Amino acid sequence: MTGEHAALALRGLAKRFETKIAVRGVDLDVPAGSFYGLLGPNGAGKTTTLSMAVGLLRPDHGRAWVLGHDVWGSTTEAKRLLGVMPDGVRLFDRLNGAELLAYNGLLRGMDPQVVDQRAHELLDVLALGDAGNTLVVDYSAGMKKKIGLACALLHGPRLLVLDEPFEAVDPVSAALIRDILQRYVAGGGTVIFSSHVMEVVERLCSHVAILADGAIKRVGTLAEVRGDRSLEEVFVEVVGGRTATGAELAWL
Ligand SMILES: Nc1ncnc2c1ncn2[C@@H]1O[C@H](COP(=O)(O)OP(=O)(O)OP(=O)(O)O)[C@@H](O)[C@H]1O
Repeated sequence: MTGEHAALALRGLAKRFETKIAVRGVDLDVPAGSFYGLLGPNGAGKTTTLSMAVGLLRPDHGRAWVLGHDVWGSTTEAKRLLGVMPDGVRLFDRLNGAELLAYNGLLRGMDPQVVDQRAHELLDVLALGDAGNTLVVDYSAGMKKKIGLACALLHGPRLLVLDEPFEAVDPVSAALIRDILQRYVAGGGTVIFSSHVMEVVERLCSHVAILADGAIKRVGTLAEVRGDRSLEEVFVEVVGGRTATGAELAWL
């Protein structure tokens, strides 16, 4: 076993899409109990990396372990410990929220009574209870994020992997999601999430990795990565500063 002490361990993960190298050999250890932010600009390879880490996308090279369980070898055990909220909506969206949670619970072989009780609690806490019979396809973008988080939490995972959980979420819902995740980590869970939003990462995270052009450029605790600067300054330096100023658009 590798990464025995890490909630998530990645070694040499790599992926190419035809001529485009999306991820070029990512190593990462996400300590158990950490709140980990994976920062990177558009197209850096965050979604590709997280998809390979959780078993949604087969890497060309490299391996991933969830609490010591090989994601591609001991798949069932790894997936039992793992809650995933993928980017975009890969939900069965012709169901209402309660039906979607019930379906997820049954797919995981959970006791229907437990699923029913947890689904009610999750829908209430995430302020989705009032959506009643509204189909998930008709949810707003923020509501879709919240039902995605509920699906990820339903089976009580030890590690949550969330792709852009705060994207398109209003400030009230964002605060709610932050509270839930903070409680989850305080209770012994581990979270890794991707984001472009420095403030969220700075406020929440104990650890940060900055990914650019498919490779990890900086990694460590928030204090180590930030030093005596703001995270944004470090990010801009790592990713490459602005080259255009906007002044080029003279016709505007
Ligand atoms: N299925 C695919 N086919 C071809 N190219 C892809 C595919 N998925 C991703 N890519 C390319 O791989 C690179 C990394 O994409 P990825 O979605 O992982 O980045 P990201 O950091 O999540 O970006 P964003 O913040 O914009 O969501 C991009 O150049 C993207 O165009």
